[in-house]
Amino acid sequence: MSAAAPSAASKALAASLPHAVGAEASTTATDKPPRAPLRMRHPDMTQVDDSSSDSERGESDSEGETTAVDDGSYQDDNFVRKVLAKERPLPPITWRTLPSNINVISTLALTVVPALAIYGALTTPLKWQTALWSVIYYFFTGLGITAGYHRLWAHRAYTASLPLQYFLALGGSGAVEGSIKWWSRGHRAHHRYTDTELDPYSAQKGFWWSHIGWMVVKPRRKPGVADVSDLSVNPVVKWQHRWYLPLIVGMGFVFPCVVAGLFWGDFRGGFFFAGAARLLFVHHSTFCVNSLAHWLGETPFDDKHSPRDHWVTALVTVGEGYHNFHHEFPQDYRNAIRTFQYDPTKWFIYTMYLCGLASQLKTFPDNEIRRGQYAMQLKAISKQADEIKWPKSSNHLPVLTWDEFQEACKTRQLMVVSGFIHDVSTFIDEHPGGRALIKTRLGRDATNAFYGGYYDHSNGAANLLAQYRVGVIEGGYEVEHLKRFSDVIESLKESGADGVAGKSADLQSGPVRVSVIKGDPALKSAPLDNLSNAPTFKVNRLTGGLGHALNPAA
Ligand code: HEM
Repeated sequence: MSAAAPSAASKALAASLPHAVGAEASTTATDKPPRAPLRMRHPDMTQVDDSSSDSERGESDSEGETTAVDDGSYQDDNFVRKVLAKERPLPPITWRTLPSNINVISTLALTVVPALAIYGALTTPLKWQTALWSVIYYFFTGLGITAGYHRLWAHRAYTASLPLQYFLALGGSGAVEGSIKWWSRGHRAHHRYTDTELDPYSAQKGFWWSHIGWMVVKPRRKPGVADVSDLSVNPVVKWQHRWYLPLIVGMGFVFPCVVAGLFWGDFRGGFFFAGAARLLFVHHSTFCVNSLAHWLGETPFDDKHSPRDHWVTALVTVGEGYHNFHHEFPQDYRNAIRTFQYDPTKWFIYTMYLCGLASQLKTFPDNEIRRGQYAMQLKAISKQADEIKWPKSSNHLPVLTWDEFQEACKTRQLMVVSGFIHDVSTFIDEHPGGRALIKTRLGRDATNAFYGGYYDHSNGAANLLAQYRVGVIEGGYEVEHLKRFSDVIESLKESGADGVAGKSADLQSGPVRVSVIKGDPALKSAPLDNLSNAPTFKVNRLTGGLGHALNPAA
């Protein structure tokens, strides 16, 4: 579209587009008042305040897109590209600029905690009660993040009662990973802009960047906008945000320490093990969701982006390791959908549901989940098909009359099966049924003999036969058994596999191409092809001893 005033038709079209929302729908680029350009801001990622939240920085509470789109200077309707074009990144960090670009608070948190944990482990005897308490507290604070921050607040995968919300908010505070609102805002941006420059912890920037790098140095760009207006009005989120500093001190260190001290007299162990060491594990457990879960495993639901499923990641992340599923169906309260897969977060949410503390557990329609799996399986199969050497397409073979075929037989060892002319010269000595039987059919139509008249060959034999094609007999016909095979592929496509966006091309693999033989009319009466790439049979000959003696060729 040009920058000139838009026509009435184009206005109507714009209004009818699904992405046209509210005022955006009825107005266009040139109608709108000019907007202030996007400001480049680099929120301190560890700050307790919510400076990175769009809803509070006055840009937009609901979408945030309005700050970056349609001021008339961009013809591109890709939001990420538009933002990237408008917002210049900060200059890359060099060794010289590194010190001033260190994110001091989070770097301190990420170094002091392990230092405390190591010091404590080396200087403090571990009581079994403290060890058990540390594990329990690890799961409590871990669930605060996975069941609370992540699935409840960031993705709204279920509804939690007020007591459960407070319970999760306290657990999440003990994990010391920022307030619910700050965390969810970053996480929503991560989902919305996965693998792009606007993804705050994009796996495309490397394992260590997505694991901790994005917190250690000041990011070159702020995360893409994300809507957290729902969280801005949630009383528990607001309460936790307001009291975040005392909450992290209390739940991160004081509470685990006091419990161990009051119940079995181990204040020191409680501080170092249930406090510092446990926190170290919770931190890296969550960080693994950003790093390991984008790096290790399979993509059984979609391979558009980097998230992957793996049971190892699930084990270390309290069940968040089925990350390919999660990115595909983020509002599903589950990460693991199979019974044997490890997802204690899902079990916890479900137990809360049974106790009446959680409700409206969302699950994505099973049919669509299975469609995703099905499409990926088809894609894998069609990849295999691409690696297979398929017989020459009948449409590119010379077409000979029967008499021309007879003439050619005077100089070559040829045989017709199912309308194709085959050069069997390289196979005749390899034939499991013996040389003689093939010889009797040279220069003849052996279709009947091949398909049961004499011997009902396996499909393997029929596939092999196809590799010896060099031409077609005029008036070729449909090959029934191949047609059946291609029908299977067609019905797979009709069943919806072909309707999966971006995947239809993957289904155009070999077998479909060989159902009808026609030959190339332009190659009528052309000389027969030479046999190219004839199948090879590997022979492991013994070269000595008895084998040598028995080998007649030796
Ligand atoms: C180029 C054409 C042919 C190919 C590629 C071929 C391939 C094979 C293969 C791979 C087998 C092993 C068993 C199986 O896979 O079914 C086989 C077995 C056999 N073939 Fe063929 N064949 C050809 C033509 C013929 C013809 C024209 C005849 C008969 C007139 C014939 C008769 C037999 C018999 C009787 C056996 C069974 C051998 C046994 O198990 O003792 N074949 N052939």
